[in-house]
Amino acid sequence: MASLRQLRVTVTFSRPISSFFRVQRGPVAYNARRFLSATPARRDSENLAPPTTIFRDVEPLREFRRAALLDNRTIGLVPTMGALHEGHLSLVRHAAAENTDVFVTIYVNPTQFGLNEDLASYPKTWETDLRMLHALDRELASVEGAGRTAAYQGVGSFIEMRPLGQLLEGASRPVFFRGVATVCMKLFNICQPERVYFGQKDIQQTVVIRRLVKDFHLPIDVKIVPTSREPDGLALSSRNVYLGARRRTVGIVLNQALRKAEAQYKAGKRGRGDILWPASDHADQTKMTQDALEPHRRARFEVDYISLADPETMEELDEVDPARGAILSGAVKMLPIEEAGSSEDLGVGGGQIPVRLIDNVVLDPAS
Ligand SMILES: Nc1ncnc2c1ncn2[C@@H]1O[C@H](COP(=O)(O)OP(=O)(O)OP(=O)(O)O)[C@@H](O)[C@H]1O
Ligand SMILES: CC(C)(CO)[C@@H](O)C(=O)[O-]
Ligand code: BAL
Repeated sequence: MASLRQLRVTVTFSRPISSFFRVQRGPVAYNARRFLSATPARRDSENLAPPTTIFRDVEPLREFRRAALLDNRTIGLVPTMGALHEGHLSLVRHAAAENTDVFVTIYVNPTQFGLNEDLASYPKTWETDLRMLHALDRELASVEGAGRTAAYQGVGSFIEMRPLGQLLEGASRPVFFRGVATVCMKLFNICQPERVYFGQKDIQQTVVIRRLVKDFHLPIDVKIVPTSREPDGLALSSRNVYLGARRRTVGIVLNQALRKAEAQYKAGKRGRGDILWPASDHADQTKMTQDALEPHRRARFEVDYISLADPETMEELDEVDPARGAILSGAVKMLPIEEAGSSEDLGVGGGQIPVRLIDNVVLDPAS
């Protein structure tokens, strides 16, 4: 029997953390439990809660999928790396609204991290993730016609997307999209979902997935869910727990910069320089202000890129064709805190873990 553990063993540097779970209730849950009775499964301790089944093997999942197909049920897939937040739950809610069943996969995919990236420190909050999905499942179960929840982990051979996967995020994280495309192809093959749900926050990833589905003729509808944000505009992200108060405040610089560029487009500007200069200027000014502060007060950062790109190729644009629109995106790296202030909230990791923040604004063709 092929298991995700066996698949993952083909990747030498992966860690034994694969699992796949799916939350169900009502008559469907009994079906699920009957199909999966021979597999590792866990039931929530709360008596009245819907049963939670965790899939760790591919074969029982396939069996479940086959039965769902015969039963005319539809699967919406939400791939994640765990450390769930409201942005992830928003994807699940969208999936639940459009499918009878929802699979949520949780896998911190080693092959999308470079050796100098933050795989080791990536937040892993399995128990909390389960509780969040469980709570959401109960909430959804109270809504007429709403779907349900699930999750997995695993890895193997590689898919590369050139040049798309080498631009922007791919330029800074050279193995990133190879890892993402590969693991998503695996997840798609295992789960065979009708629909897959990705967040707009990782916009280049959505472009890569759309291309993957098109180039490999996958019968899957790719849905993009808007970015969930903090009240001040900061995009929710699992890595935000590392920011702490000081870097959290300054980290909004990227969103502010992109909004300034968006305003230029909305004001009728179409040239690259005209659109991007206020964004670069804002980032530069903020950086200078921070750098000039004393070490116990400042939050230093580096701008990786601020991009104005074509919505399908992600190639940089000199001029936006209003009929086609564009993607404004950026990445900044918040550097470690040099000196703590008194009783300061430094976040998980004591302010010493660099945090990469990304964000984007889609310039709509109709604007
Ligand atoms: N703020 C958000 N709004 C909407 N979708 C989001 C948000 N954050 C993440 N997602 C989506 O959730 C899915 C899983 O993402 P992932 O588990 O990597 O979380 P993340 O918050 O993006 O973590 P990271 O810190 O790695 O960026 C992706 O499709 C991602 O785009
Ligand atoms: C899509 C994904 C789950 C693939 O590992 C990951 O890149 C993510 O969480 O965005
Ligand atoms: N949400 C993107 C996953 C990553 O940064 O690795």
